[in-house]
Amino acid sequence: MIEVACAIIEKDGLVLAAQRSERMSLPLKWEFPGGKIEPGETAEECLCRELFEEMGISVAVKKCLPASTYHYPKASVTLYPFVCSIASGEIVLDEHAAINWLPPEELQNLDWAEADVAVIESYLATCESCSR
Ligand SMILES: Nc1nc2c([nH]c(=O)n2[C@H]2C[C@H](O)[C@@H](COP(=O)(O)OP(=O)(O)OP(=O)(O)O)O2)c(=O)[nH]1
Repeated sequence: MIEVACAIIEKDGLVLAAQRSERMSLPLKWEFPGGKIEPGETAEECLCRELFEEMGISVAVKKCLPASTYHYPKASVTLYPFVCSIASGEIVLDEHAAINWLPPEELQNLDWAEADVAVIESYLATCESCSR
């Protein structure tokens, strides 16, 4: 079981999606930036560390969404999603192939890592700026 903290970053009514690089597992799939929770670390501590390492930004957590587990053929991944804003820094891509800022209702048009599909549904069900 892999435990992963990930950030649903909102800015000006848009949401950040990040594309995994060809070198990563799940190549070129879209995801919410974040990474594996290390021993002794809380999900939120992990989130802050990963976002700084991967993108050079500090994030402020606005809301936690329910954890969501997906069983890939090789491993099960539990995502701990946090709705966030950028507190400081400008995004510099270190690991990802690309990023995209999208209105919430367009998130589902991307080719997401399968584990993220349920997280997006849960986000859309709660998000205040969504039209549905
Ligand atoms: N960060 C992140 N990982 C996700 C998401 N959805 C999803 O299935 N994952 C998976 C991909 C990876 O197997 C794992 C996260 O690990 P990671 O972000 O440290 O990825 P990684 O490239 O270091 O993983 P690996 O190649 O070393 O196995 O969770 C998501 O939205 N964000």
